[in-house]
Amino acid sequence: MFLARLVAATAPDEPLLPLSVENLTFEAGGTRLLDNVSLTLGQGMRTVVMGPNGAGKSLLLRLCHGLLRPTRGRVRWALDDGEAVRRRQAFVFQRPVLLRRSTLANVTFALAHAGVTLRCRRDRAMEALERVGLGHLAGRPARLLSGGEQQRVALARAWAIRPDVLFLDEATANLDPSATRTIEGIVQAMHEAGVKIVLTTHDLGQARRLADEIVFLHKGRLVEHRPAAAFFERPRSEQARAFLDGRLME
Ligand SMILES: Nc1ncnc2c1ncn2[C@@H]1O[C@H](COP(=O)(O)OP(=O)(O)OP(=O)(O)O)[C@@H](O)[C@H]1O
Repeated sequence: MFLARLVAATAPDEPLLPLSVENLTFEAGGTRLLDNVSLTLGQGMRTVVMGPNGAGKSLLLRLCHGLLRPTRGRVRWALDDGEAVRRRQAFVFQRPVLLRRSTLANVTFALAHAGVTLRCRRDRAMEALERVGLGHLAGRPARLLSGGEQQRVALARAWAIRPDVLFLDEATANLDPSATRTIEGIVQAMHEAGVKIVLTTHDLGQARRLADEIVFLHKGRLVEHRPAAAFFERPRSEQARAFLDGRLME
C-alpha cells in the first residue's frame, strides 16, 4: 500500500487531463447552486473561472477537486484511479490553513502526507520554499508570517508535491497589490513548469494577466467558455458584457 502510494506520488506516467465535467449539478437546502454544468479542461491553458458573487465558482472548483460530491453529474479525469487523481492535484484556498509549526515543517508535512520518503522531504521542501522566495524563513513559525508569505507557503506546499493540476480559489483576495503580483509570478512559474492552472478571481486585472481561457458562470450556470482574448474583447452573452462593465453584481 505504502509503495503504491509512493509510485503514485513520484511516477505520474499516464496523463491526468483532460478533466471532463459532465452535467454537474449541486443542490443544498433545496436550492440548485450549480446547474447542469458541462465542460472540458485540457492541458496547457490557464483557466480562470469568473462570475459575480454566488455564481458557483468555488463550488465548481471544490467539486472538481473532490472536496464536495455532486448531486448529479460527474467529474471525470483521463486517469481512472481515484487515489492517483487525488494525489496529483493541489488546492490553494483564499485563507491558507497552516499548522502551528515551522514554515519548513508545513511543507514536509504535506510531502509526508503525499507519501514522499523521509529522505527526500527536506530537500524537496527547501527547493519549493526557495522557488517561492521563502528559503530564508524556513525556520520561522509559519503562523507568524505575513498574509502574503503565508499564501506563498501554501503555494510552496502545493509546488513541493509536484501536482499536475493546481486549483486556486481567490488565492489573492486578501492580499495587497505587491503580494498579489508575487503570487501571480509563482502561479506563472508553475504554469511554465507544466502545471495545469485553474483559478477563480474577482480581480479583472488578474484575470486579464493570467487567463488563457475563461469559464464564465452566472447563477450556477455555465454561460461562456472561451479563449480569454475573445471573451474580453467580444463577450457573447449579455451577462458577461454586464459583468465586465461592472453592472452585474450577482
Ligand atoms: N456547501 C454549501 N451548502 C449550501 N450552500 C452553499 C454551499 N457552498 C456554497 N453555497 C452557496 O452556493 C452559492 C455559490 O457559492 P460559491 O461559493 O460557489 O460562489 P462564488 O461564485 O465562489 O461566489 P463568491 O464570488 O461570492 O465567492 C452561494 O449562494 C453560496 O452561499
